[in-house]
Amino acid sequence: MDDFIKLEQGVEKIQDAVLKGVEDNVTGATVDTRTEGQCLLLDVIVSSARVKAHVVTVDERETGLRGLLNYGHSIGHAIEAILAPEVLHGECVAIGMIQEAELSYSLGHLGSASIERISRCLSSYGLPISLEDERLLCRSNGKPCPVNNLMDNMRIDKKNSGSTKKIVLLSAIGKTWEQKASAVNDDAIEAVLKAHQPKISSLKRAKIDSATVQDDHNKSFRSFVSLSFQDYSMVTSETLQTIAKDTSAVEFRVDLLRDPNNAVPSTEFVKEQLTILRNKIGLTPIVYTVRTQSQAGTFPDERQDKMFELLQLGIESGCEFVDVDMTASVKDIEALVAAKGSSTIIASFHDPVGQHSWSSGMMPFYQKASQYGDVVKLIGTAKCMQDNIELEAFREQVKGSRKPLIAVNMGDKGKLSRVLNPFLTPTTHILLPFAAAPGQMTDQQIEQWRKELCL
Ligand SMILES: O=C1C[C@@](O)(C(=O)O)C[C@@H](O)[C@@H]1O
Repeated sequence: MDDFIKLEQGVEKIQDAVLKGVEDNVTGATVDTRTEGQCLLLDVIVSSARVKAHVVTVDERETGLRGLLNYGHSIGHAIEAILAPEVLHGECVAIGMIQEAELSYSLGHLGSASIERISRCLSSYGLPISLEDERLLCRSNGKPCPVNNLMDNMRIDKKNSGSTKKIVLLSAIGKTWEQKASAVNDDAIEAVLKAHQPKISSLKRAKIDSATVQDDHNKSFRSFVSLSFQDYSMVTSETLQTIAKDTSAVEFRVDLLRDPNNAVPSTEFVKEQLTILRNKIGLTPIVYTVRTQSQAGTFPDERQDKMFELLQLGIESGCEFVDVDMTASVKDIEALVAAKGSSTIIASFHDPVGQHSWSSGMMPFYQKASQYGDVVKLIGTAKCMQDNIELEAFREQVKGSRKPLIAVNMGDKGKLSRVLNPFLTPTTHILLPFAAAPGQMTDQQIEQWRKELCL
C-alpha cells in the first residue's frame, strides 16, 4: 500500500526522473546526485523487486503464492494474444488489472473506490485502462476483442486447474482475496468482459477506408488542419486537441519537421514524431504528407528515394490518408499505391506559380491523379478572381467522377476557392506557428465567409 501511495503521489517527480533518464541514469548516478524523483523511482523499483524476490523464493515451484505476481495477467494476456504487437504487453496488463479489479468487485471482495484509485493511478502514467482507449484503438485499427475469443485465450492460462479459470482477486489495494489465484466461474468473467467491450461507434471511428471516404465524402470530411510544428514533443496534448476539435483530420507535414541531427529528417525521427502526435491526438485521422520544394513544400526534390521511404512509413504506421505527389516517378508511385494497405491515397499536384490554367492545363494532372489516388487533390495559384471562377467550372466538369476532389487555389486571391471547396479543405489554426500555405484560412474564417455568402 505504501508503494502505491508513492506511485499515486509522485507522478510528476517520477515522470521527470524517467524523462531525465534519457540523458542521465534513470535512478541517478550516486546518492549525492539523485533528484527527489530519482530517489522515489529507485525506491519503488527496489520495493517491487524485493516483493517479487520474496514470493519467488517462498514459492519456488509455483504452488500458489507465486500466482499473485500474475495480477492483471489472466485477462491481460488474453487481450495481448489478439492485439499484439500493435498494443504492448504492459498496456494489455494495465487493462487486465482494471477488469480483474472489477471482477473482484462484482464478486463482492473489493470496494469500488479502490478501482477508481487504481484506474486514476494507471492513467496518470499514460497507461490505457480500457479497450476504448483512443490511442489503442488507433494503433490496432479498431481490431475487436470479442468475449468468446478472450474466454478461449484464457483457457490456456498456466494458473488454471483443469477447466476452472483461476484469477488473482483483490480485497484491497496491495491485498489479495486469497494467498493464491482464486477459482472463478465463467459467467462472472464473461459479465465483466462484456461490460468492457468498446462501443461500436468508437470502433467505427478508428476505421477509415477509401470506400468510406468515397461514399461519404462531403458529409464526414469537411476539412483538415495542416499542422506546421517542427517538433511535436514541444506541443501539449491540449493544444493539439484544441486544433483537432472542429476538423475532420490533421495533416502531419513531414517536410516541416526539424530533426536536430539531420538536414533531412531521418526515418527514426519521423517515426518518433508520428508516435508523439498519435498519442496526443487520439483517434483524429492523420493526413501524412512529404511535400517537396517544387510542390510548395520544403523537402529536397532530389531526395525522391528518401521521400518514398518516408511515405512507406506513413502507410506502415496506419495513417488514414497518405499524400502522394504526382510529379514523382510513375514506377515509385505505382509501387507505393500497390502497398497502400488500409491508407487512403491522396494523389496530389501543386502549381505554386499559377502556370497551369484550370480551363485546360490542370486536366492532365487530374487524369493522372484519378488513376492512382482514391482522392484527387489539385492545388493551383490564383492571380485574379477569374482563376477561382475557372476552378469552379473545372469542379463542375469532373463532378460525376467517383473520386472525391480537393481543388483550391493558393494565394490571397484564391481564398474564395477554399470557401467553395466542399471536401477536405486544407485549413490553418490560430494555435499554429504559421499557415502551411499562402491563403490558408481557419475553419472559423471559412464558416464566416460561407455565412456572408449565404452558402
Ligand atoms: O496539399 C496541401 C494543400 C496546401 O498546399 C494548401 O494550399 O492549403 C497545404 C498543404 O499543407 C497541403 O499538403
